[in-house]
Amino acid sequence: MYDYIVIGGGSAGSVLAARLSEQQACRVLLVEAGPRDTNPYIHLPVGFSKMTGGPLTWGFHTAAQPHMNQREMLFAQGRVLGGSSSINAEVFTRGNPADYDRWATQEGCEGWSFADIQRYFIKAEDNDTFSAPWHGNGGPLGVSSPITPNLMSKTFAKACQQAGLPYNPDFNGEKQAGSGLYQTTTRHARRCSAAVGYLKDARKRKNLTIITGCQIVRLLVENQRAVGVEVVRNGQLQQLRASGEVIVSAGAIGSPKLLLLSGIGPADSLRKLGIPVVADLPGVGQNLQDHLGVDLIYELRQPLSYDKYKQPHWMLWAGLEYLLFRKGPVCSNIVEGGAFWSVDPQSATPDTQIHFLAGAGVEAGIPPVKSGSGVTINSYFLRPHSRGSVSLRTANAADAPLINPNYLADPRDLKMTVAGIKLMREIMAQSAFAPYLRREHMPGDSVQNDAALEDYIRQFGRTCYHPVGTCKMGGDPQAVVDTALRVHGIAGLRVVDSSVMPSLVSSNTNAPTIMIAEKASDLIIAAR
Ligand SMILES: Cc1cc2nc3c(=O)[nH]c(=O)nc-3n(C[C@H](O)[C@H](O)[C@H](O)COP(=O)(O)OP(=O)(O)OC[C@H]3O[C@@H](n4cnc5c(N)ncnc54)[C@H](O)[C@@H]3O)c2cc1C
Repeated sequence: MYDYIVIGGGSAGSVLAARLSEQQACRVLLVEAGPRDTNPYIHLPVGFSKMTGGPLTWGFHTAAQPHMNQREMLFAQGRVLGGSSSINAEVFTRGNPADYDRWATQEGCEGWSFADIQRYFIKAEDNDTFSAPWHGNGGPLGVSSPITPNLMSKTFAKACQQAGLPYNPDFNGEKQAGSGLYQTTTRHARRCSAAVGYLKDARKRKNLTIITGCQIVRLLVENQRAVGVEVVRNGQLQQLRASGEVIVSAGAIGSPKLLLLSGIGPADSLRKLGIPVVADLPGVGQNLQDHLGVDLIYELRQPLSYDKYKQPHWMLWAGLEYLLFRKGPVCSNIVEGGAFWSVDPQSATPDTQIHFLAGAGVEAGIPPVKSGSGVTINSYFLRPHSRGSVSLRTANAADAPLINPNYLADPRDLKMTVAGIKLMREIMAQSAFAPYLRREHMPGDSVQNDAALEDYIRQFGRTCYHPVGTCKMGGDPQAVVDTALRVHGIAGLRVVDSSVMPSLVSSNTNAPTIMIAEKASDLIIAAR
């Protein structure tokens, strides 16, 4: 018998397991479906490029997307200790303070304004460059400035300034707007996933048990109280019980899936699948939001980006440089350059985020350039209006759920994405890049007017891996959890992860998820 069972050892679950087990009297069980994080690619910052389509993901695809040429798009989510924080691009951003103020004042999430939550960002952080009042030092999550940024990334920062986007040394400081180089969730040139940051020491505690390679198939609910979980281990169905709370941290796809399998969700759809209804919560799996990214790829005149390190002799050189000096390409997440900017002058805070990758064909599904040396720039509209859903295809836990992000269902999202492409092209057309670029490889010079750009987005747009909102926090009928992240109508059950965000934050989502889990840990301990 455990006090707490945490389901999913990802960004949120790792934080919870570590913080709850700091209480010596608490017996905590963390259960992760994927393997331990022993794959060496996880820990080398550059390894991100090898993992977006690989065996450490769930292998999901979206449902055919009606506004994206009916494509079933790759949809990577981590399935390994550390979850998506073990395979992500390590870009460290915390959203805009206005996002959290919107949650608190317009979306029914009292207690989650920026003033309320900023201390949890700071508590989590161990920044190697910045300090108070905007940053933390000494926390579990290592955050570092780039060690040896590529010449093309520095050129990007210059080109942004030439295009009128001022240099911003810290996107997580007083001002988000501007351009520069991202900090990453790394420490001493190694990835700092949530598992590395939070579990490395915690796992030695006697009161914390971590089981990997074990998928929870159902929550056990008795008399409207969560009392444990059901798992299949060694081919056998087993029950594990909790006397305190069960905490679902299976991510924005895994958490609604597990609630639905357990009879917690829209009653009609559950009945259609023959699942007995435990709580009729219409919002479970609804309100799915994601950042839809679009990439422009450029061919270089010379082998100046990281692409050259795909050749064996350069790879060997990079490996030696890393082993001997902890420098060079292996230290890089490749996604080095960044910008936050408004393409709509009416936007009060930046509405578009840009990533610059000093390489081409870095992520699964994105083509490289033929000559072998390129760079990639991508952008997304930060606060999309389209809403999708996660639902069950069958009542079998082994089957993938139906993921329908419903990209571009709202035409405003398409308009903003087109404007993002124009901004990226303006940056790439600056004189800083002139000596280096041979041509635009994708979409290419023939794609110019708005209609052609819209076609390009529909054909090549892709997830930027930030699904949120499918177990949203709030008090309205669609809300799944309250502001203490307790599931409405079921005692002893919380959801704590990216799925509880009522709306997307204006940045990448790892640090915001870690912040949510830091705050949740305090709420859970206070309720003991
Ligand atoms: C390829 C990629 C790149 C990204 N790049 C960035 C970036 O550069 N910067 C950034 O800030 N964010 C990035 N993100 C997003 C960020 O990593 C996620 O928002 C964040 O990790 C979500 O945390 P989570 O705890 O909600 O879910 P996850 O970290 O995904 O954790 C969920 C965990 O639950 C496990 N699980 C699911 N179902 C079950 C079950 N039934 N039983 C047991 N375990 C289960 C999963 O295997 C997984 O380990 C990226 C994500 C991806 C996938």
